[in-house]
Amino acid sequence: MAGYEPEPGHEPDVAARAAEPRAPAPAGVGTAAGSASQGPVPDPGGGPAPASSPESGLPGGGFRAPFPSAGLPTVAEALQRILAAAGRPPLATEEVPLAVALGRVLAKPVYAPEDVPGFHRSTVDGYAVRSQDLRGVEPGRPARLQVAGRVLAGQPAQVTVEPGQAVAVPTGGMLPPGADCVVMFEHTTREGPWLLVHRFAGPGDNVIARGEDAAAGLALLPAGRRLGPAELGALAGAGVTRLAVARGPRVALLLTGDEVVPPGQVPAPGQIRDINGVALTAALRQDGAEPLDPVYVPDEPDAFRQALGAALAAADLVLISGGSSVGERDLTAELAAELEPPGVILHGIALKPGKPTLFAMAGRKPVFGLPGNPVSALVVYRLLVRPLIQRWLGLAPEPGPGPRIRARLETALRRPPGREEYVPVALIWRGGEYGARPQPRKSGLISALTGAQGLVHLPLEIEGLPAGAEVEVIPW
Ligand SMILES: Nc1nc2c(c(=O)[nH]1)N[C@H]1C(S)=C(S)[C@@H](COP(=O)(O)OP(=O)(O)OC[C@H]3O[C@@H](n4cnc5c(N)ncnc54)[C@H](O)[C@@H]3O)O[C@H]1N2
Ligand code: MOO
Repeated sequence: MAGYEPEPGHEPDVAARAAEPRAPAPAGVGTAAGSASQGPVPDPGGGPAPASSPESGLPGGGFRAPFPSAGLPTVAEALQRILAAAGRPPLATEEVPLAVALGRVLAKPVYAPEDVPGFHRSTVDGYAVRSQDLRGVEPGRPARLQVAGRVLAGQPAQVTVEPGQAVAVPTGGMLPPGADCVVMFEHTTREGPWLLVHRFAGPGDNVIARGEDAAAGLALLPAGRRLGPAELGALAGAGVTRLAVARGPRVALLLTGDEVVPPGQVPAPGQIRDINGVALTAALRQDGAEPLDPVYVPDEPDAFRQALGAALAAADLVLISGGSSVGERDLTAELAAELEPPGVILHGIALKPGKPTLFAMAGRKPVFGLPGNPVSALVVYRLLVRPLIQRWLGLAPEPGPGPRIRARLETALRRPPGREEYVPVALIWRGGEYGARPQPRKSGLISALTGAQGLVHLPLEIEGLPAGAEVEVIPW
């Protein structure tokens, strides 16, 4: 995109690059240790707007008003405002066969149409008996029973266990009438026609009762449950093979930036291949949304306006990648200001990476302006877009903050002034605990996320964390 200037006093690495784009990085810069050693820079308190920089020597030096250095919403505030504004649209449901239901979210509760299992089953290879016949059994005082026959796997039991009798039964075999428990084969011996039982078993021992897994007519799975392997297995076991699931929201993806070309195209000098289109499409798929084909939009207002209109007509939700900052050609905010009311809900979050994020509602359709830097785009997606998609899918909310991985920070982290930060970390097993190794904190480097298993959160109220601090990693 067109050149930008660093916020005064912020982003010393960006400042260095803007002033001397081709200068080699000084030793240490760009490493996790190098970034970590940069102390917080005093907040300039929203000093003067950067001039439209003839002194920067960069072409096309006009800038928009910069983000204020204070008063931007936190991630939690932004999320609250986004969810409140977006509401819950009447997303359609659709019926899908079990075979393709992995990852989908149930739109309605599923009731078990039948008892699972449909009959009492043995959980061991052994003998079905009447527990009353085992009264007083202890080592050295076995019960002596008569073997009356056997049950075969997959067949109905043909014999009844009368008092004083036992019937051989395989694991998973039907408990024959009369028996109320099973003794394991290893706890018995044969003596001619007699079976000696050496260990006591009480009613129900080594048996799964009819309806114990699922009882006919009762809820098998609630609405809002995401279908994973166990849920699919439970549905299969109950004979439920078609399911009403939430239809994922259709999401339009606009990739802005004259420098961005599709991944299959050879970039001309000054151009780069698109990363965000592919990465965000994948994230959307993973989360159960229906991404439409990415659309590449030039930094030209009319073309952008037209693409945005088409996206709003085709989709339930629009993601715009890039152009949300304050550069001359950063058109997202300008065009978002033209949207149907209520329009722009927020622009700018006290977050790193992701400060220039924009959120608007075009009537009932949410529009996100995600920063163009790939790490920023994916982190903001993870923190703000995914929760909205989950809400729309009707997914049951996580209890509490969600799963966390406990780890020990390998190098110190300083928080940038005025912004909370989410730092990608790789987890390294250190025999007994995980080490959390911060990845490079440059949001233009997608490689910072490729080896990361999660994010460490540096909230606004702490200045940073020392090496060795115990941290909770948000799984990526
Ligand atoms: N004066 C200021 N400049 C900048 C600020 C600021 O507060 N004041 N914020 C910086 C931050 S933080 C970010 S993040 C970026 C975000 O800018 P935009 O959202 O306008 O995004 P672009 O300028 O279009 O792109 C940023 C960067 O990402 C590259 N990019 C864009 N799209 C893609 C894509 N699909 N795949 C891969 N890479 C992409 C683009 O070429 C730029 O390098 O603004 C800072 N500036
Ligand atoms: O801090 Mo920017 O938001 O690189 O992402």
